This record gives sequence, structure tokens and C-alpha cells, in this order.
Amino acid sequence: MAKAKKKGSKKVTPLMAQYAQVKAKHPDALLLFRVGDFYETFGEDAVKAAQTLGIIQTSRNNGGSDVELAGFPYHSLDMYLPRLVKAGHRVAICEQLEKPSKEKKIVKRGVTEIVTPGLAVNDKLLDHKSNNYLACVAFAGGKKDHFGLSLLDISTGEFLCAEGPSDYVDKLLQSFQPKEIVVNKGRKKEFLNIFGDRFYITPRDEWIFTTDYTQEKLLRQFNAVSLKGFGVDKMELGQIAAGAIMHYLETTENKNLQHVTRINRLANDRYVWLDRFTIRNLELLHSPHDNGVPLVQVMDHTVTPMGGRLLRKWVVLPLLDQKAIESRHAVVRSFVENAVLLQDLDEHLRKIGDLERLISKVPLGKVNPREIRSLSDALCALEPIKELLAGTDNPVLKDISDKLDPLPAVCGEINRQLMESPAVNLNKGGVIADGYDPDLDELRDITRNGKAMLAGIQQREAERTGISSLKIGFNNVFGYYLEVTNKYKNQAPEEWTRKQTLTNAERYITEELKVLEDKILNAEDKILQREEELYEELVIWLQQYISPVQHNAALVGQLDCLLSFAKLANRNRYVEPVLDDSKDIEIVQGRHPVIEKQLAVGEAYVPNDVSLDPEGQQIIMITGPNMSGKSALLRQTALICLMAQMGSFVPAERVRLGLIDRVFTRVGASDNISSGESTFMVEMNETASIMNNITDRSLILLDEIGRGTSTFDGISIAWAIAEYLHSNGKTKPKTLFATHYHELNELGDRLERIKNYHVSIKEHGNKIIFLRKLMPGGSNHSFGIHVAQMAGMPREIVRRATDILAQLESQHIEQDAVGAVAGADNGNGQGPAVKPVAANTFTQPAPQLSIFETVDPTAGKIKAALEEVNINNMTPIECMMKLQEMLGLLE
Ligand SMILES: Nc1ncnc2c1ncn2[C@@H]1O[C@H](COP(=O)(O)OP(=O)(O)OP(=O)(O)O)[C@@H](O)[C@H]1O
Repeated sequence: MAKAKKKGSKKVTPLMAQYAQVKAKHPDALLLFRVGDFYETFGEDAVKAAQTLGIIQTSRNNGGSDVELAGFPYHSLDMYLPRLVKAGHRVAICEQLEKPSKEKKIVKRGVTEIVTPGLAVNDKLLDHKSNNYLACVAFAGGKKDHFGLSLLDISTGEFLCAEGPSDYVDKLLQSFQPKEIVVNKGRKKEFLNIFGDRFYITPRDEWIFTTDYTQEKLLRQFNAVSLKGFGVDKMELGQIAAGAIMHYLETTENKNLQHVTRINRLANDRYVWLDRFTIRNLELLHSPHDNGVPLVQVMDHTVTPMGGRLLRKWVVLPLLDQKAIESRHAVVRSFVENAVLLQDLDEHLRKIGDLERLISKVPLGKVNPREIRSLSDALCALEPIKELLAGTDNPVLKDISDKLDPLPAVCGEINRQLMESPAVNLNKGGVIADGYDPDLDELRDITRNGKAMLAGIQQREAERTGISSLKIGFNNVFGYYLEVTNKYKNQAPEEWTRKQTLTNAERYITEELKVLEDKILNAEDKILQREEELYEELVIWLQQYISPVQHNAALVGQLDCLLSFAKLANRNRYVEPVLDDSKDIEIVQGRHPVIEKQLAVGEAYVPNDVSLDPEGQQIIMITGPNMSGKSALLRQTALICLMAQMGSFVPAERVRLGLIDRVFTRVGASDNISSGESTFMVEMNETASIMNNITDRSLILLDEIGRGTSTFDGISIAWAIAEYLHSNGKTKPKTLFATHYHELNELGDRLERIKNYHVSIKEHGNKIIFLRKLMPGGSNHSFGIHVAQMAGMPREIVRRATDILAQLESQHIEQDAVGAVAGADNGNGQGPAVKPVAANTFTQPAPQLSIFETVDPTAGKIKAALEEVNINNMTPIECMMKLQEMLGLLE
């Protein structure tokens, strides 16, 4: 008796069994599984794919149970893949590894590529003006504040390595904005605590993060016996981070990395220290405001992607080496003085395209024929650039000229081998030039002239044999044949092979005909195959030129940035800053590079002078009403110094600068509050980090520090900080202090290197007009109420606020009582340099009144009238009439 089929037993199809196997190897990835002409996703992946891509989700019967299914045609991969990755998915692409055939039940499949935000090489996932870094952070043992960081842009081959305390690594993460960070699984929580949760994290097993394993990975990549040559041999944690990246790449099918030819040390002693708050506050790379413009956007006049990407690095890494900065200035000067040279170079640079990313696609096997052609166009454009630079008398430009190598052999070979405008897709043919390969030429000849060749054979054989009625025909059974009518059949030569006898004719085949037939019938396929072979050979041949092409790309990037500085200077009337050995900052008629470009037509930016020097005017205390331009002044001072040290000219009439080594900015009541901490706490933490890191060459901007707390605390803290910066006995950092606590002007009288300034305004009746000029001397009252009035605050409130202010001011016991910082330590344990003064005895303002609790009886009436209103029952006309009634009450 046959066994009854067990109810509910499931038989998984071979395809789904194969899927399950592949998926088990990549559990954390969304698997695109190639089935014929489709990429399919199953189960949870299908749900995610359908949601992200808006494609239809169906189900597939998988032996008794339904599994979710969503798919798209293979040729749409380019469209859908970037969308999946941008949505934050790791995507594994599983291809069919062999051609389907009748004998095989199921074709072999395997994952050929894993794409994540940090592993993108697809143009649709990349921004040509920004690098796309994959990072790794390695931790020291225990709780030590020391980390290794590596950054790799797989799309350009740039590989960087650094080591240092958490605030340094944090600053680098802010500057380089990696798209993905590989972290030791066991330290992920710590990572999130220290560096925040704003990154795309990929946790990996603990064993990878060991010295021996990672070092071996690096040595193998660089084919070296030591890492000394790269200057990273002493950086154990940096090496661990870099090696872990190499491991990660291997496990994500990124094995051909010949374009990663070196690793560079990011040395923090070469660049101005900007912590992440400063990079953010100065809006160097990004602006948090909706229509805000970051500095880099104003500065960027580059015309090549290499220049665009390099400029972003120059902006966050201003130099400390005076010679290097001055040599950039000298190049900019020579371009500013030679408009023709500037324009010619600009024109040639525009032809270069993304040389760096093009060459990186060569080892990755992702380069298409048209891209190779543009590689040669780019190299050809180097020739005139080289010549133009050789004709200058600037040593840096001459050096770039010497080093530029247009690689004529590469250009020549590409031009010889590829068609002038080759197809983008290799599988469509039309890539290799005519005349390059005899076999290919013959095949093409056949497809173009097949019929003529057959006619030629027919004619020749007819003449040779005297069979005048000889014909060539074709059938599906034995292909091309010669047909001879019975009348001539005795004249058929012996070497012809008879294939068929008809009533009135004989059919023959010949060796020659069969060879030609084979060629004609297979020519198309063979052409594609031959083109593929030749193209692959060309790509492999090109690999030997990766390094020289990368070198050219780097030189082009530099040149482009320097030209961009010159264009910036020309278009905006910037001047060359003068650097000297002093520790001074002297800015004459400085402007804010971004705000001046943002002003409405007809409005002019008001320039200002700012002078700081540690021995005289070390701290400038700027008071002035809100909106008067205090923050702009602070920021423009820092931006001018930083731009000067990037090598750029600056928005001012004249600038003399002793190099600055660090810029700190702190903005009171900053809106970037990390979770769980109060605004004030954040502000104090930030300020504490400044206090521990200042040097004589540092520039500090403190904007409304202390604003995040009550007036008492705010003034006290701001006071104590100012005192400390002035009198800590160790360093005299140059400081700009903006505050609306006019009480702080008192410090100017007490401490010799604190000078009071105010941003001038003109009071006109009840209104104020902003003159925006920085003038010596403090201002003696606050202007918050004026600003409230300007903002359209109801008249009643403004009047009431004025009364309260008057009341408070009358209760304000003398100014001396301000310094509520008794006992504030000066950092060297010797107590404050200024004699602490009695605690402030401001009277607390009365608790805030609600708008309707004012003493004004009219408000009470309006309140009562409003309470009667039921908007839901009113027509628009009735609403208007009610409003009119209330306005009547007001009047
Ligand atoms: N020198 C200037 N010339 C022309 N416009 C300026 C100048 N300085 C500032 N502004 C304009 O005034 C606006 C307010 O400036 P800013 O934010 O610096 O004022 P603030 O005194 O710091 O105000 P708050 O205390 O409210 O932060 C700027 O956004 C800018 O549009």
C-alpha cells in the first residue's frame, strides 16, 4: 500500500533551497537574487524592497507556505540599487554564475558584490564634489582615551590613517563625514557613547581588531615588508583600523583594490586644530539652516571633481606651516595677476572630468568603454596645461608642470584600440576600432559583406567548372550549398561533397562554403566575444598606469583649488594676507565671506577692523543689541584667519596675521543639544574643553556664552571665563567675546588686556537702526526690548517689559556687585587674578505674566470676548466682524 502523503509536509523548491543557502551567508544584507531576467527578493527583504522602491509585493508558494516576493528586471538595477543603499540597506547582489542549459536543473549562483553606503562606486550613489569615505575606529585596551581611525574612499583609492584622543577623532569624523564606520562589535556601545549615533555603523567581530592580523592585511595590500615608508609604522591603533577596513573589503567581495596604492598619515600637527563644534559653528562644510550657505560653497570655483573634493579638505585642514601657506598665496597671486593664464588653464581643466574615479574603476572592473575613452581625453588635456605651467615663473607651478605626465603611451593605445565614440555597454558591441585586430576586422567584414562573398564564390566556381546555372542556396538542415541542375551534374568537381539529390538538381557543400557559413552565422556572437576579449586585455593593460594617473589627478586637484582661490579673489575683491612671526591678528575692513554674498540687492556689507594681540588687546568684549552683527563679526574674524591659512586670499582691505594654531568657537544656547543633556550643560562641557586646550596662538570666539542659564549664572560664568582667559598665568589666547550682558563691560576697566567694544546703532525715537560698525567702548544697556518690538510683539507686552526693566534697573545695586564668582579658581590653584567681588544682588524679575494677566483691563475684556467665540459656528464674515469688534476694544 502506498504511503499516504504526510499532511502539511513541505517540500522546498531547489531554487528556494539555494536562496536559503546564500542568504544564510549574508544575513544582514538585503539579497537581490538573480532569477533569469529578474532580481528577486524574498521574505523580509521583499517587504523592505517593496517599501523602499514602491514595487509590487506578491507571494510565492514555497512548498506549502507562502513567502513574500518582490522583484525588478535586471536592467533596472542601476535605478533601484542606489535607492536601496541610500535608504540605508546593505545590498548583496547574487548573480547566476553559469549559463542555464537543459541538462542543468539549477544554475550556480553566488554573491558577486555587496554595496553599502561606504562601499559605493556607482556614480548614482556618489557626489562628484565629495569623497565617500568608509571609516574604521579602533579602540585601545580598557578605557584609555586613545583611538585609531582609518578612512578609505574606495571610489578614489584615497586611504588615510590617524591616531589620537577622542576629541581629535571626533573632529576628523566631523571633517570627513564618513558614510559608514566599521567598529568592533564589542565596543559598539562605547562608540555610540563617545561619538554619538549619527553614523551608519557596521559592527564586526572582535578577533579582526588585532595587530598581527590587520598588519598582515596591510602589508599584503601594499606588497611591502614594512609600513615605515608610509609613516604609519608607529601607529598601532591606526594600523588596526586600516587593516580592519581591508578585511571588511575582502568579505564584501571587494578584492581588486590595486588602486589603493598607499596609506597616508593624517598628522594633527600640520593643520589648524578645529574641533567639531567649531567646524559646525563656523558652517565650514554645512549650514544647519534651511537656506544657509556653508563657507565651502562660496569658496568653491573648482571645475574638476578632484579640485572640488580637495577643496573640502583644504577648508577643514588649514595649514600651520608658514612656508607652505605662502607658497599657495604666491600661486594665487600669479593667477590674479595673469588673467589670460587663468582663463586658459580653466578651459583646459574643464575637459578633464573625474580622472581619479575613472582610474579607480579600472581594477574594480567597473569601467565602461566610454569612460576609458574619456580617460584618454583627460590625459590629452594635460599636455597644454603642462606647457602653460612651464611658461610661468612660479616654482610651485613649474613643479606641477614637471610632475604632470600626460602618458602619451596610454592615450595612444586607447585611441588606437577604441572607437572614437564607443558604446557604453560592452555587450552591445561597437567598442573596438576598425583596423586594430585582424580577426575582428574579418568578422566585421563578414557581417557587412557576407552576401557579396557568397556571390563571389558562386561566380568563381561557375567560371571554373563551366556550370553557368550554378546557384548558392541555404537551408536549415545543412546550411549553405551549391546547386547544380541535372544537366551539369557531371561537371561537378570531385572535391564538392554531395548532400542532397532532388528530381532535377544536386546539392553540394564545399570546405570553403562551410568555413564561410560558420563565419557568417557566428560572426555577430564572435564579434561580441572578440571585442570583450580585447577590451578586457586593454583594462588589464591599463592597470599598470593606475599610480601615474592617480598622481596626475592629485596634481590637477591642487591646481584646480589654487585657480579656484584666484577666481574667488578676483570676483570678490579679496586681498593677499601677510603672515609674520607675531601672534597678532590685524584685520582692516574685514568682511564676512558668506553674509556679504547673501545680502539683498542694494544692501552693502559693513566692513570692520579687528585687532588682537596677546600683549595689548588680547580679549575684545563686544556688546550690542541682538541682530546688530556681533556673531557675524566674530565669525568673520575666524574665517578670515582660516582662509588665510588655507592659502586663500581674504575678504578685507588688509590683513596681517601671526599664524593661529587652534580656533575654538562656542555659541551660547547652541541648538545642537545631544540627548539627555541640557543646553547649558552642553555649553559648559564645550567651554571646558577649550580651557584645557588653549595655547598662545589660539583664537577663541565666545558668542553669548552663558545665555543658556539664568542671568546670574550667565554673567557669572561669562565673567569667570573671561578672567581665566586673561589671567590664567599660562597662555594668552586671543579672544572675541560677544555678549548682551553689558555688565561684562566692567571687566574692561579691571583687566588690562580686555577691551570693550560695541556694535554701533542709532536710536531713532523708539526704534534702532543698525550701523554695524565696531566702535571702542561698551554699551550701557540691553536692547532686547527694542528687538522684541521690531519683531512685532504686541504693544502691550513691549510697554510692560519696559516698565519691568525700569523697575529692575532701579533695584540694581551698584555695578561692583556683578562678579558673583567668589573663589573662582584661575586654573593654577592660586585663586582668581582679580579680587573676587561681592555676590550680585540683582533682584529676580517677577514671575513671568501671561499675556492676559497684565494689569491692562482691555486685555481682560478681549480675553472674555475670545472665550465666547466658537469658531466652528461662525462664517468667515462673522469672524471678521468679531475681530473688528476686538480691534475696537483695543482702540
Ligand atoms: N557688517 C554687516 N553688514 C551688513 N549686514 C550685517 C553685518 N553684520 C551682520 N549683518 C546682518 O545682520 C544679521 C544679524 O547679525 P548677527 O547674527 O551677527 O547679529 P548678532 O548681534 O549676533 O545677533 P544675536 O545676538 O541675535 O545673535 C546677519 O544675519 C546679517 O544679515
